[in-house]
Amino acid sequence: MIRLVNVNMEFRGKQILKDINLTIEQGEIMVIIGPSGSGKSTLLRLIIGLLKPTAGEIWVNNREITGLTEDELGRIRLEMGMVFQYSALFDSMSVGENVAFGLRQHTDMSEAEILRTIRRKLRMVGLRGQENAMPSELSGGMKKRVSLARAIAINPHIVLYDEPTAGLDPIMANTIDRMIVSTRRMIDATSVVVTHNMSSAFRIADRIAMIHNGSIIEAGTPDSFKQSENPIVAKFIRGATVLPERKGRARV
Ligand SMILES: Nc1ncnc2c1ncn2[C@@H]1O[C@H](COP(=O)(O)OP(=O)(O)OP(=O)(O)O)[C@@H](O)[C@H]1O
Repeated sequence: MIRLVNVNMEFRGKQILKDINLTIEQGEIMVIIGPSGSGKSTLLRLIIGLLKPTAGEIWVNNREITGLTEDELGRIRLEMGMVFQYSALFDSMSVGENVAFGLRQHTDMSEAEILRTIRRKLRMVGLRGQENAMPSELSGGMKKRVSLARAIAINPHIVLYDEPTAGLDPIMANTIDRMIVSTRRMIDATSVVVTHNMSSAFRIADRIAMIHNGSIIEAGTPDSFKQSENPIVAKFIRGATVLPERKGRARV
């Protein structure tokens, strides 16, 4: 479970997030939407402890993380996997080495166990037998899937996704969406997904929260969002649904 209590974040005196209160239950998929620059990625980086809030509390699996040391945060991060916006694979490492990275760094698994885990996770994301491929040989969608396999290698309790479908064609976006949902089912992970893609949000979310000017202006089920009477929410949903994908082809 993740709980943010009165979280505020400022960068150089400029307030980016204001009094954020949000609880994400164990096993829930929470989708965060909002205009560019509204603070969505900042929220993810606060949850994973890469940033400390200016004020407020952040609880991750019953521990308040804002006062923790780097070592303590390192241990908490073992319970979390993150799929970064542009996959962020290590280009000089094979697919298998990318997936194994966290296992080799943070566990004392035997090499045989690591190889079994790599095989299993690659199978889960539909990349059976791609252990030896290099990232440069993969399409944007395949890289995203390797990034997902790496994020879930340690069976994290929490998976954070920053724009997982950005730059992908609708078919690949749909595949990634299905993987987010099946990952939740298979490892019962609490998932937080930042996206601009409203069809994706409606497809995968248990609940959606919309950030606007640094505040959560609406949080609820996809159905409640579709019926929202808040004009900013209605306009955003309509605009984001009707407009074509703005980001074009994969930049990964
Ligand atoms: N490390 C930082 N230092 C200073 N300002 C920052 C930093 N990180 C983010 N910001 C600012 O905070 C604001 C929110 O950024 P953030 O990346 O969280 O937005 P976002 O909603 O994820 O945007 P997008 O949808 O375009 O990815 C932006 O104005 C950004 O310039």
